[in-house]
Amino acid sequence: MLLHLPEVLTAAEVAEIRAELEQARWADGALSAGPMAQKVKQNRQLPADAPEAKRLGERIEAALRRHPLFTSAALPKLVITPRFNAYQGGGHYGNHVDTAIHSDPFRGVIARTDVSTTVFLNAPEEYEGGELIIEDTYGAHEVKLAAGDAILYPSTSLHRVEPVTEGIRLASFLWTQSLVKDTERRRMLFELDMTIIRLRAQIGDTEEVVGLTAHYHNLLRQWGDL
Ligand SMILES: O=C(O)CCC(=O)C(=O)O
Ligand SMILES: [Fe+2]
Repeated sequence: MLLHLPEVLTAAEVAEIRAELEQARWADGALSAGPMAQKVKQNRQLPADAPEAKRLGERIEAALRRHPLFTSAALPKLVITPRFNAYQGGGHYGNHVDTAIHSDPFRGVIARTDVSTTVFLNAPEEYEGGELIIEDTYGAHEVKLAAGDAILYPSTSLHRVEPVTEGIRLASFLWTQSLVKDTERRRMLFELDMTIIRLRAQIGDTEEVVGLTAHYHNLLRQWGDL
């Protein structure tokens, strides 16, 4: 399931984060990739353990956790501190699948990557190319969102970032270990949750709505691992 999260960050938050990113020390993105991804990766990243990466990453995480769709769709158990990347001058990231296990240098933990997220930090009009292409069983999906918006997709998906031929593409990207590892189960829980919310708005807390809500929580109890 691909999910667009609108307005994760306000325009003011985007501007503040970008101002800090302009002062930050960037490094070659290939340094943080595995041997296979290294061959197809050409971008810059903030070193994952840089102090500014921690401060800014925590802001991104807090904004996502405030977003009702993120919590419902990702069912986060652990969010690895968000990271930052920049592509320009033909920079790109070829087809790859994210490493299954990642460490969080700030929290001293390792986590399984179940859900991948990109938060766009500048407007699509500011650069040419740079589409995030995510493949699933329905084909390839092209994603290029407004500044402050995010896309969430299963970490099991093959994906790439097309070359940025003009301007600069700035983003934050992150991985979440979910309470529900299985993508299909997570999708079903999300759809059930959204249906219950809409039904409640239409008809209120009827006995049937309460029954469906109980069903949601009982499924989460069955499928969730802590
Ligand atoms: O820049 C992006 O949108 C995605 C980055 C990515 O796929 C990665 O770093 O693994
Ligand atoms: Fe990736």
